[in-house]
Amino acid sequence: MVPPQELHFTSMQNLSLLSIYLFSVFILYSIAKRKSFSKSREKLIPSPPKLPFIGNLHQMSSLYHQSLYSLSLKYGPLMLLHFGEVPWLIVSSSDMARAVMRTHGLTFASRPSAAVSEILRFGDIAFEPYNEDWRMLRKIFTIHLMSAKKLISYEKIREEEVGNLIEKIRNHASLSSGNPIELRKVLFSFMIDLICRVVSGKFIIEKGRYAIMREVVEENFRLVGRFSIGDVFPSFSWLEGIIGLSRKASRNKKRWDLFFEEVIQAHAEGNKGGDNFVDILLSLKNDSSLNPDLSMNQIKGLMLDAFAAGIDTTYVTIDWAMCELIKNPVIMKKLREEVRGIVKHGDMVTTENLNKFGYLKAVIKETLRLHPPIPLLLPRESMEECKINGFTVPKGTKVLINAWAIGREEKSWEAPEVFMPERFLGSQLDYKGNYFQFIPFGAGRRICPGIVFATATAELALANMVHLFDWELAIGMTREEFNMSESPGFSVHRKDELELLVKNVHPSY
Ligand code: HEM
Repeated sequence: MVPPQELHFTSMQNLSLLSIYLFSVFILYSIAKRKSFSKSREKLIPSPPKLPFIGNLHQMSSLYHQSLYSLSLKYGPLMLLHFGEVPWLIVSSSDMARAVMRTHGLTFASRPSAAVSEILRFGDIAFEPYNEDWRMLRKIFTIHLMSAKKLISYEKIREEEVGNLIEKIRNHASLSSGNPIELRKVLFSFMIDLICRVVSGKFIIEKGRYAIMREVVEENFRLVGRFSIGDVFPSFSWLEGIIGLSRKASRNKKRWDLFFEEVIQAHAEGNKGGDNFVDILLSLKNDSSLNPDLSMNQIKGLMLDAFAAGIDTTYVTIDWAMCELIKNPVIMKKLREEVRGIVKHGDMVTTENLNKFGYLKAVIKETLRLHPPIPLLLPRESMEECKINGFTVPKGTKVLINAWAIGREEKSWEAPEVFMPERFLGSQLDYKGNYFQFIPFGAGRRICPGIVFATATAELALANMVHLFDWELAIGMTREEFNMSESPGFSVHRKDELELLVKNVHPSY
């Protein structure tokens, strides 16, 4: 029999040997990974020092875009970081963003696959790799669902829904004057109603279901905004089902699926031929000119694109704009004067008025510069090896573009941290993907196809809110205390709910 002391010694020896073995495997693995980024004697992409196994994860706070911004100030606009075992290229300047999204636009037009988004997605556009299916879906979205003609047909719906939003605020002011309104909730239901009408042509959300819908939309963003075990440690992806986010993702997908099934069923049974997403998509399902065919899963995916990509991003933009206006009363006053100078006080601002409001457009642009709702855009993946700024970037590299950092780039923006809509007045600068210092909607082939819809919605809602009411901070709160901190997630919200007092409702309202 082996004496206990010896047994202990033997297991200690085994343990040390095992540790040495694992450490050597890790070092060899890291060298092999690193080598794929550095063919002999080529310059290496700057990289903050990393720890074994976790890579650079310890340098990340829950607000990834802010941590990446701080690192980029030290390591430069093109960095290589390791989230666990996986290398990511981080782009943090307008020049590097142009190189990735324009000069090598095709190379970086694909999306990487991720454990959570693979579960959550139907056949949608946003997370589809660059392939035939993506081309077909994107074409359907831009030609059939968001064409110039369609966008005009949505104007009336938008005006009616902004009318409902204003009515809700007015009701609150008359019934609970003195109590602050929870603006975020009201804005969220406004966007749900609007998107529901565009997608389905009618209201499909009963009153009690807003909270559920908000939960489902926000859970989607929470989940895609976090790394799951299989994404950071592919060699441990077998643990995904046990400690990963897969179960939560499957649960949320089921909730989406039930909702989409219900809506599609109602359309399939009712009158067809309407001017809404579902009727249009159902009619395209039998269109022989489409190649490949449009599947039911892809119809659900296109619905998800509108719900998941359209609701959260747009209402968060209006929310941030209101926060900045409350914090900056001079800007609020200037905006109100612009709107009231053109639209009679008490009348609703209409879509037709919007083109006359230069300052309003500047306020929305400045909001999107400082608070891009998706600060790291959607991830990209290179489809072939290429050179960026003299560095070799291998095929299959995952890329994050920090639009939040780029909106604060010193060389492009004077006093970047200051909310100053005036910087956009008389300037050609816009968010349509041609000015890489300002890319809240991305750029290139994967640029957001909902830009016009989103900005027209944010402009119309904000113009009416500022025109028809006066807004004040809840009692006991000062402007200095008004917290602009962000909460973590794929789309970035203000940490605190926005609670404001509604004042001076116009008598005709
Ligand atoms: C203020 C509101 C919005 C913001 C800030 C925003 C931002 C973005 C961003 C950053 C991307 C990724 C772009 C890239 O990879 O370069 C994107 C993609 C996308 N957005 Fe938006 N978006 C907004 C509203 C909307 C709306 C209203 C819709 C539709 C109703 C929409 C539909 C989509 C779709 C389908 C994609 C995927 C495009 C692709 O991968 O080809 N978005 N959006």
